[in-house]
Amino acid sequence: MELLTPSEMADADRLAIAEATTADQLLERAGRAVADVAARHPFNTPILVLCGTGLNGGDGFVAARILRERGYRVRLGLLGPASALGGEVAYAAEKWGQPVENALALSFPREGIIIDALLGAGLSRDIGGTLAGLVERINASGLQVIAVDLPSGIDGATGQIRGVAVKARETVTFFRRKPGHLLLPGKLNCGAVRVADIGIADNVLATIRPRTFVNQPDLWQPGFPHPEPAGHKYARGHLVVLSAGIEGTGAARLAAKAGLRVGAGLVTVASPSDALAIHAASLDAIMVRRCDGPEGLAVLLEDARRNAFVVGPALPPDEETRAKVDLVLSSSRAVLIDAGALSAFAAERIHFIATLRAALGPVVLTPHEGEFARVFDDIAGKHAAKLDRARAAAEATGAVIVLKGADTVIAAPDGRAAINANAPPTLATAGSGDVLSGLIGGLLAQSMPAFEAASAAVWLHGEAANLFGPGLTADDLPAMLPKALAALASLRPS
Ligand SMILES: NC(=O)C1=CN([C@@H]2O[C@H](COP(=O)(O)OP(=O)(O)OC[C@H]3O[C@@H](n4cnc5c(N)ncnc54)[C@H](O)[C@@H]3O)[C@@H](O)[C@H]2O)[C@@H](O)CC1
Ligand SMILES: [K+]
Repeated sequence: MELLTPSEMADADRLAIAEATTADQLLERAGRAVADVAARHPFNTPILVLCGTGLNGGDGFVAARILRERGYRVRLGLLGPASALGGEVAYAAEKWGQPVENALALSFPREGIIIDALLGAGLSRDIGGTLAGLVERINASGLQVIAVDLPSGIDGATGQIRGVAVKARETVTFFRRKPGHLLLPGKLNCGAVRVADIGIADNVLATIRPRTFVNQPDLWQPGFPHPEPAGHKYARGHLVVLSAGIEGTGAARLAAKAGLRVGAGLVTVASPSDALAIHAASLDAIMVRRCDGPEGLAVLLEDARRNAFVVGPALPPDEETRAKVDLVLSSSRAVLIDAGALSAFAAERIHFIATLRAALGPVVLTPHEGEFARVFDDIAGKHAAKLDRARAAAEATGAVIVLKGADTVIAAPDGRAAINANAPPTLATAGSGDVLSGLIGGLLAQSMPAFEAASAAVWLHGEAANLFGPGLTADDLPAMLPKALAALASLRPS
């Protein structure tokens, strides 16, 4: 499902108005959708509608009128003079036809709900001054807030708080969600987000060509390597996970198990000599091979059937790890680089980016924000917004970037980006990133394209955690994958 930035949404509105509808009709339908959500509250609930002077406020005027017609006790406060209203907003204000209070001077009711129609997609600078005071009063009122389009103060393109922002219980947006509904901290201010149909036809998207998506199966399910009736294990790739030495072997096993569960035909843990015995004693379906230093890795790379590599979980951020990364990137294999293999390049950033750019095979990097800042400090300094950071790093490296967090962003070098929305907080647990690395590696081994493989893996990771529920540890995730895969298969179009 596409996400539209506020400016793309304005294009959608314009295209819809050019084709089959009028600005008045869009405003009317948007306001009605807000009224419908407010009307789920009991009949005698007092409703305070706070309107700005833009179209967001226009939605508020329409909602106020409709709710009053339905018998609710509605008061309306306007931020600014009525003389500032123009076009369809002035028309909506005229149709409201009831008293308009000064939003900055009114008394708040003790109970009821507030409809926040102060600022939406038109937010263009930080909120300050008297408006900031009003937002703080709304948040301190204890009243439930329904936000129109976006909670006022949340940037729809980035999810950032511009100065201050309303904290809503529910948000009603139109046609498509915006990135700011999914990215932190915006997501937390939105509460439950409802998307209302206001009569904009999907075909406007062919003109807008959105580049940002919710990470849901519709984005990558067509290319997902569901097992084929005539398939065999040799057609499903061979994933190799590089292990650390004796003191850090669990990460490689977690990744390897996830890679096998997600369907890689064969999985090998490549282990330094000192850890061979422990791996051999703990693994059955997964193979174990000796791999000491870059020389050992070079031997493994001689077999072209080993087509995907996971490098990084539990590896020390040192010169030997850098050498392994260089070797595997020059081998035209699909490569997943995580953890220690990212941090290893903190002091060799220019070399790292050049090597990534020269890589012949698909590459996915899975930094969390700390690793990202270590390796891409220039980019991190330039871009405050997560979506921009991930996209800039993907463009600079030619790799797919999975910028992890509660709102993981997956960005491709061609500008596509997906924002993940299904990750429960229980995923913030030791080893969970190793499982994700293995999932991505397992899908890369099956030749799924890198952006789709990374997005699918992030979704499956979240789904597995959701299916497990509370008390999750990373050890539980591989065992939950069959259920997550079944859930995915059930969503497959027949
Ligand atoms: N035809 C359309 O384009 C539709 C628009 N809709 C609504 O229209 C909204 C967008 O309307 P607008 O583009 O008029 O924008 P807004 O109504 O969000 O705000 C515009 C005004 O806010 C001012 N402003 C921006 N940042 C500010 C700040 N920090 N402090 C104080 N003032 C600030 C701007 O100068 C401008 O005057 C959407 O969020 C949605 O609610 C819906 O009615 C659907 C149809
Ligand atoms: K709003």
